Amino acid sequence: MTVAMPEAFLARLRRLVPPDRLPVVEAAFQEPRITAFRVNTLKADRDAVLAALEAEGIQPRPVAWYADAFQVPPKARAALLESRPYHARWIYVQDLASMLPPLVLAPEPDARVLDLCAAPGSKTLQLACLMQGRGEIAAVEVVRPRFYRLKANVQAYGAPNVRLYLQDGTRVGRYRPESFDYVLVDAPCSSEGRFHLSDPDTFAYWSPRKIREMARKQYRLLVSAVQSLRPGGVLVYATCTMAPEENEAVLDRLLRTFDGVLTVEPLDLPVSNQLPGLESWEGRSFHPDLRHARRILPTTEMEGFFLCRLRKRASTQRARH
Ligand SMILES: C[S@@+](CC[C@H](N)C(=O)[O-])C[C@H]1O[C@@H](n2cnc3c(N)ncnc32)[C@H](O)[C@@H]1O
Repeated sequence: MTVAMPEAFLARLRRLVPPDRLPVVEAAFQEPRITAFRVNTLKADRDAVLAALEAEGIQPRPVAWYADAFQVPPKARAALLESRPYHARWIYVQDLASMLPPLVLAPEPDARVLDLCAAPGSKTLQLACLMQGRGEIAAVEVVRPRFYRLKANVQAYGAPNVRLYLQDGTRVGRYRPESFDYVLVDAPCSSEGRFHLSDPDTFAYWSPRKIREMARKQYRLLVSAVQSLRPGGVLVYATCTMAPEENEAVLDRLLRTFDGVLTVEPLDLPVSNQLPGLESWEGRSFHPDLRHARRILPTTEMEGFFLCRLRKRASTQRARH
């Protein structure tokens, strides 16, 4: 028996996705997804990984926009997860859309980076690779069992530049004001971009109330993120949901709170399944610069995501928020 997705969600989806894109999105909720992975360049190089996989009969397809990323079809997933490179932690299985936020943050190797919602560590570890194990990544997670999973991953994948904090991210801005060059907020969300009919748990807890609850959390995390960022620094906000209340609406509120402090930077993403940030939703208009944000539509190749890159233009040290 197939459990149907909530009708209220489907009705919103039809208002959020242009009719010509809807069939691709609906297919993404039903058909098996392609498996993507990254080479863990802290432990192995691309050629060694590809040779080892090939020896086991696995021939991954390169991803045009990311030299360290590859894909295998659904039928090769089990073999990939049994392979020697997987067990040796030479590769990290990660959805393609989830690889975009660290690429958009683009820290230099010696930067000070804050990953405010870090477990289980996919993006922390990707950032560690992008920074060649240099600089400093402060990885914060508040849920204890998830923190220990993050810790185990950071140890297993060998990221030497990561410091772990079991802490509420909403408080970091107060304790470490203006201390980071880059901040990633990969926020807890209603996860609509990950819904799949084969796994009813993905949508079992969806409700408009949950969306409102998430939006409140996301706003508090973002305020903390802005406070912890040095003037001139970059903040990337990401969610894996399509709900405007958790995306443009949260950022619109943030831009009004920090009026004149934050600017939204244009994004040039290498994927075709993207739309600009919304100008309005349910009668509410958003800051016009939020059109520079990007909505990644779910496809069979990747999950749905939302991304926005902001720059802090002035200090927030004396302001009270
Ligand atoms: C979308 S997940 C992050 C995924 C992670 N960035 C990755 O790529 O593997 C959001 C995470 O934020 C954590 N979280 C929720 N509220 C938080 C808070 N107040 N402070 C820090 N982390 C929080 C959740 O427990 C969850 O692990």
